[in-house]
Amino acid sequence: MKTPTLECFPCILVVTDIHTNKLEYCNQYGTELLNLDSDKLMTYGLFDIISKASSIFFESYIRPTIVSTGSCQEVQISLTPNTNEKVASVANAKLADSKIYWSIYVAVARDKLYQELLSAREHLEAKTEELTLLTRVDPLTSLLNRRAAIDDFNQKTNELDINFTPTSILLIDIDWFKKINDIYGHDRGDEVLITLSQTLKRSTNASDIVARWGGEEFLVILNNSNTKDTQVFCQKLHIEASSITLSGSENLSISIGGSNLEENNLTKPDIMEKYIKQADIALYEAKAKGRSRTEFFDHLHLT
Ligand SMILES: Nc1nc2c(ncn2[C@@H]2O[C@H](COP(=O)(O)OP(=O)(O)OP(=O)(O)O)[C@@H](O)[C@H]2O)c(=O)[nH]1
Repeated sequence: MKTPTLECFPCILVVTDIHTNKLEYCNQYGTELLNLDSDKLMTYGLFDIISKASSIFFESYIRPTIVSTGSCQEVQISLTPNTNEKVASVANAKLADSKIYWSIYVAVARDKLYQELLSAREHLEAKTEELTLLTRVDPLTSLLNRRAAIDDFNQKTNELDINFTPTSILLIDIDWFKKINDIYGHDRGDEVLITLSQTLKRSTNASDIVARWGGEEFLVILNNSNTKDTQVFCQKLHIEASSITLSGSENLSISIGGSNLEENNLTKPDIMEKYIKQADIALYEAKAKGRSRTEFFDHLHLT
């Protein structure tokens, strides 16, 4: 069998000096791909054939690795066949007698595939985020849905367990909503739900939780709000709700049941259930006392 020459291998074979970085050998495949003048090969240095970023990578990683272990495997570098072009490549390098023996493979297709995979991953992540958002939102009112409210409440109680600030839970229920549907129609009922949702969003801060808890019932968790602040909030909300007109003479009214978080036991698994139940009892009381009013669980039990 005829002895093969190094020129036949479809990879760039290069030898450089570990100290001076001077090119000492480059096979024909390499000189052609890198546009090197084979007569002046010895005038080139390593940094003439790799990009600036790859040169920095060489000094900071490849050379130290070669010096300490004798070789460096599958490192990604960019070749520069001319000033405007960069060719993605993968290199193996080995040290022998103060010379670095390189075998460098062009990896343009692999790099393109990698870039495509990266952008596909970014696209998928964005879509997943979009879908996650959609699963958290009530389609009619665009408020958080019940599931998302529970998740956010649990996260909040974990935070409050570490750093407590007064927090109120409010269940807000539209009065006589069945009648509104019956008299003005289901579509008008939907519009009322949307308008009240917008009012709730407008009246609260970004750190508060505002959710559609069920049909015509809403949950608001007021962050950093003491009993007095929450009472003022509820008074204002009654006024805001009553500005939503149903007909010439009839306006919307809401009932609110409230409870206030206590500082201890905030990480217990049934903690939300406990406070929602309290707010629900207070809401029931507000309805029983004639609607269009707020009742607080704490007050029911103190008086
Ligand atoms: N338009 C509309 N109506 C809904 C929606 N979800 C629930 N409802 C209606 O809301 C009404 C709730 O009625 P009730 O639970 O009797 O409450 P209410 O009439 O508000 O009476 P009180 O709460 O006691 O003042 C029902 O008629 C439901 O059909 C919705 O998405 N859109």
